[in-house]
Amino acid sequence: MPDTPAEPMVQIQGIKKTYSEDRSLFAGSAPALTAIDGVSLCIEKGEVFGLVGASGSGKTTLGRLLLKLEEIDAGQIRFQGKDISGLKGAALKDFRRRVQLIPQDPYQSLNPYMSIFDTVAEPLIIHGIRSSEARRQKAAQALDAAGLSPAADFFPSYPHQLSGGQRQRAAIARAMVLSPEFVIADEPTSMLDATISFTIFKLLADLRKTQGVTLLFITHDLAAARFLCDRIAVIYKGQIVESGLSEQVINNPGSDYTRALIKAQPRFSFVNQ
Ligand SMILES: Nc1ncnc2c1ncn2[C@@H]1O[C@H](COP(=O)(O)OP(=O)(O)OP(=O)(O)O)[C@@H](O)[C@H]1O
Repeated sequence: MPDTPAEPMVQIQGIKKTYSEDRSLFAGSAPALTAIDGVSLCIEKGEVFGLVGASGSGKTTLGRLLLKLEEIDAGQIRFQGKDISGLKGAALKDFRRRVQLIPQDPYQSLNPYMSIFDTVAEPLIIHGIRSSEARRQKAAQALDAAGLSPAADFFPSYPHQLSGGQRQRAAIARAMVLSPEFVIADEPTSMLDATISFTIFKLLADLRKTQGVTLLFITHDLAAARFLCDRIAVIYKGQIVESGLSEQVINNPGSDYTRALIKAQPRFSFVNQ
């Protein structure tokens, strides 16, 4: 029997998202803003896919639409072959387990009043893992995998007792504790310095290898995208201007916008060492 090709993790077809009010600084009286304007993409199982663009290009909006934190106005998003638009109840809860977010800012995303154990174990409670021993074990595994080891030493800590890099590792452990299949990392190192950022990129690359997770890496940093991603798509004003294998897009950019983005990157050689 011939092999049937694996189903993509995510298929996006012609999606649009318009906000009724343009909140950008110089919008004047403009009534609406189309943040995502007819985007189509396919993310394969097990790949790291980069969404690259400058500030305001629509990256976070696209991530929020994929997480179903906001609804699209047109088009379709399919996750593992199923249209996510009608998900409700148990099916939506199951989707929320399978798809996770690594947020941008580890200084804001972690609840300052929750210990690292409670932070990482909370999703397990939400998703019905009743045994406290099982929660301990899974939280420890997630923290170890995120490089906070030995995990038990970090259980009683609070976010303010950790460095920025350690906080982001805790946020990654929280995102990974339910063994999601698809993870969106939205500018996960924007608050960290270059050296720490690089260790986080390495961690994400490891998690893909060891846990087989599919990653959407949202960034303005082409060097980071080249280091981490198999393929990238470049987004500008809510539209994909080009996409392809990372090396190809970066070495042979096909659009003026990508060329300008490459030119504007002062740290462009940093991860190539
Ligand atoms: N809730 C909202 N209401 C109105 N406009 C919005 C809303 N969210 C985003 N926008 C607008 O949509 C556009 C795309 O924003 P988005 O945050 O997706 O861009 P981005 O590429 O992630 O930028 P950054 O890197 O600065 O986060 C921007 O012009 C932004 O002002």
